[in-house]
Amino acid sequence: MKITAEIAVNDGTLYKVEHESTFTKTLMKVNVFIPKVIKQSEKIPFILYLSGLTCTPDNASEKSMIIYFASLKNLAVVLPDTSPRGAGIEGEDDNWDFGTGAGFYVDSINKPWNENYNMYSYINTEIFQLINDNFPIIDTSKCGITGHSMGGYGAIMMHLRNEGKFKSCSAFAPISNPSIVPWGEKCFGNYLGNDKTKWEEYDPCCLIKKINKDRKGDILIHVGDKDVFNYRDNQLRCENLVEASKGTNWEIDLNVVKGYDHSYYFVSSFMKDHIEWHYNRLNK
Ligand SMILES: N[C@@H](CCC(=O)N[C@@H](CSC=O)C(=O)NCC(=O)O)C(=O)O
Repeated sequence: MKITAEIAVNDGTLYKVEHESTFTKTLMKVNVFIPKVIKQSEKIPFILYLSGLTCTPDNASEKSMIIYFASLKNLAVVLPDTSPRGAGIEGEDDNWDFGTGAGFYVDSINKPWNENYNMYSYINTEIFQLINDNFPIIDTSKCGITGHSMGGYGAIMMHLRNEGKFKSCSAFAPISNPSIVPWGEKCFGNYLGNDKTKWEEYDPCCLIKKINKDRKGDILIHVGDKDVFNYRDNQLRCENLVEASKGTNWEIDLNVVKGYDHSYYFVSSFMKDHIEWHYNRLNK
């Protein structure tokens, strides 16, 4: 692992990191924010932020306000990339919503993507190892997960699939039912193939019904009523997750907020609520 920059921000430090990934077989970039630590003897919890289509680790670092609000609560923040880059696969750079910048947080099973596009294991395993090995101040057993759009879907899916791993979960404008919307159909079809039972393993609306029936949980969601990807393109379907949660022990706290779009102006406007949500659960 190499630290390529150390940037003073909000009373702490943002480390820009590069490392060779065993799961993507490419050089991966990650941003890690460490707040000003009062007691060096104490490890601190962290928020894992998964970004949306087209993003690098820098979009949310610069525009989401996550670093500002996390710093106020003494939380670290880890911001991974959204896909391998420069894998050398034909067509990987041809679309903004598939391939580079659009790993969709799955482990691909279809050729040629399965060699590199393994973002599920990269996030779920390798990011945790990277933090454990290089940032000992972070307590990796205390992780809250969140994200935006494709990353909001990734956060909910990771949380549902991994009982006990994440202590809290929230999402901004998540793609909540990816199996039935164009973004999900394109990525799942290419990465996972035509067998839709494989898609269900990553779809929050299918997972919430299938996982351990005794498991309880809550997920905070905000989405804007002026989000064109939602009301015009029907890509998000957050209400389907509320519907799917009925009859389970899961509470989906869905907030449709008036006047907001899909951008980082929307994300930053509700970041304070999301950090408080995580802080309260990480410190239980
Ligand atoms: N280029 C696209 C728009 C892409 C876009 O809006 N990406 C969102 C995430 S969408 C779902 O995952 C994003 O976070 N963009 C980065 C940013 O800094 O805003 C188009 O032309 O429509």
